[in-house]
Amino acid sequence: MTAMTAFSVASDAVLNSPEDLEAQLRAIGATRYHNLHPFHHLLHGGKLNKGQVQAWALNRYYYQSSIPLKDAVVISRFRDRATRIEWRHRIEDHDGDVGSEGGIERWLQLTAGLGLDNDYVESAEGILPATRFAVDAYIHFVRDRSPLEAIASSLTELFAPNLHEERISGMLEHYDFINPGVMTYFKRRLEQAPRDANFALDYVKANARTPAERQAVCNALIFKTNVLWVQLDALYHAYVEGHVPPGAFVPAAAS
Ligand SMILES: O=C(O)c1cc(C(=O)O)c2c(n1)C(=O)C(=O)c1cc(C(=O)O)[nH]c1-2
Repeated sequence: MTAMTAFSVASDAVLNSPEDLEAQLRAIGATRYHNLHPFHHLLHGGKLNKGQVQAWALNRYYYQSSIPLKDAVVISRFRDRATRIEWRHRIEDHDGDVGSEGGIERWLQLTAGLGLDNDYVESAEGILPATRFAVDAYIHFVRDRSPLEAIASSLTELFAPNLHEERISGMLEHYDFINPGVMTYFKRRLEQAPRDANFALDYVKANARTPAERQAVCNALIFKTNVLWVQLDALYHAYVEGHVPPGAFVPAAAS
């Protein structure tokens, strides 16, 4: 039995079958996904000012732009060509291709629409230290853990579409500085995320063959929910409670 860690599920969780595993993964999502975070309640409920939304979009750019790096590392963990072929469209979804736009460019449309300079956003100079630490930890996790755990750590995407729906409608309804054009990023993810999440779910159900391996899959998902949660904790501390760390983005006074 794996030793209990701060990131592990209750050791009495029954993980005897692929169905037990899926039930436990969904329970983790229902209790730990970042849709539950107070910062998201403020964001989607129209309770933030423009400067606070800018801070969120600026910091999330670092996450978005690191996803293809993470996925390149995931691919590097597999000798199996079929898995590499399946995974590589994720890099194209974000990076785009010659002549076709990807998610990173769509995210830059969001930050530009919010009045942030592209060079500043891309430089990541103004992001919170916690954003950098959390996102980099995600890349290191897929490098250092087993290939099964690397795939499992993407499973937060199972829960993303509901959140994106809520975000699109909430932000359009509440903020006059958000227009439908800049929400294109999330509209595209509504199609992309379910395909990716379903592949990853089928993969872990088929390839985690022992209770210990299923436990490792659950712990990888918990790790990832923490990667997402801690980024919002840091945003809340800096931009809702007003403790902006040295060197981090400071919204203009009037926003
Ligand atoms: O807006 C969100 O809350 C959210 C969450 C997640 C997630 O659950 O990891 C992803 C995304 N968005 C996203 O846009 C995205 O491309 C993405 C890729 C991944 C991943 O782990 O490979 N997660 C997510």
